[in-house]
Amino acid sequence: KSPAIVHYSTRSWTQSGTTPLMTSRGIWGSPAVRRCSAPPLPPGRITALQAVDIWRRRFIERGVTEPEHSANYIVAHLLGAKTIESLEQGKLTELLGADKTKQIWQLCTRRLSRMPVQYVIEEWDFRDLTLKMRPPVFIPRPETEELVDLVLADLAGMPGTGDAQHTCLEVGCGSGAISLSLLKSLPQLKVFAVDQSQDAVDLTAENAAWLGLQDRLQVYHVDVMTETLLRLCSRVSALVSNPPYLYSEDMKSLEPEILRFEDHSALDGGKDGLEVIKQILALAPHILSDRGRVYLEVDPRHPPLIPQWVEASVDRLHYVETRHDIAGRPCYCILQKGKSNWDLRLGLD
Ligand SMILES: C[S@@+](CC[C@H](N)C(=O)[O-])C[C@H]1O[C@@H](n2cnc3c(N)ncnc32)[C@H](O)[C@@H]1O
Repeated sequence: KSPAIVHYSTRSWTQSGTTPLMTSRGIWGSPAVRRCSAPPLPPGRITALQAVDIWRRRFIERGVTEPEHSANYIVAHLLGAKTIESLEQGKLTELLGADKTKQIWQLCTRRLSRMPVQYVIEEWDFRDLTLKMRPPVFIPRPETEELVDLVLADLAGMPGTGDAQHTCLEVGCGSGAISLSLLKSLPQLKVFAVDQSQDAVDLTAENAAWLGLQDRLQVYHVDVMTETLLRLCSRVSALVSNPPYLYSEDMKSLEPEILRFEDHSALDGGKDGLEVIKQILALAPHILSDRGRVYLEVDPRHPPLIPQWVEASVDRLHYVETRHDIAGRPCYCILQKGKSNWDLRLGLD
């Protein structure tokens, strides 16, 4: 479910170039995809298991990460399943038709070009949702499922969740993973989602319609670095974001899957990784209702820096706590709109 290709990684891969694969003819016909040398189509008929084996070996030869997972996911997808393990043995050992074999060769050739498997099969699971995926829109990572869990736990505990409507704002919705998960779990919730990328806005809208969640979602093409957001929404109970938070210098050492196929502006948070985060926090008191909260996914180096910056730079917002992910990394920050520092000093209610 979570191959290494979906993790930010600063491991140093031999980078075979950072030329984006998008061309005017689309990603599939791009020279880099066509250049990849696929094994020849087998002369006779083969089984799904043989196809997996041929491609697993080719991926290993070419240094493609997660060779076994990659071949398994692609073949399972083309046989109508999520995983190889969920397919009956008979399906795996019967001979494939020529069309099916050709499809396996086409999709595995894309993976050979280092295209992430999520883009190859054009879908991915996030929590209990299956989302459509399309380059260059950011592929949701497993750690963001934990961000959703903590927002849900808080919202469920807020007075009024059962009968009254809460409103949530997501900055940087990407494929819609966070917003759509919240909408699916909280039937009374309404969500505003914004993104600076038109591709992301389109994909979020498409995923919302595909999941039947479009009625409680408004998606806007907005750059949070402008003040436009302030005209769109106010008094939201929760502002949630998995913003671009990588330090610019770490971008260089990302895996080819990420560098070549995902939108760099979804990842690069500037020199200290805080460029977009600071803007979200500066706008938060103008957007949140009283006691409304901000939930952020951040780099583990950020939690000590954020409270200091907020204390010095943002009025009516205070740092509540840092939460850790399942691996024990401090990855999530929670802040809350409250009294101004002057009110607190004067002891005003
Ligand atoms: C790390 S991705 C997260 C996507 C999605 N929320 C998820 O978790 O899968 C960050 C998203 O923020 C968007 N973004 C980056 N800068 C932005 C800005 N200035 N204003 C609005 N959205 C921005 C990117 O386009 C990208 O879709």
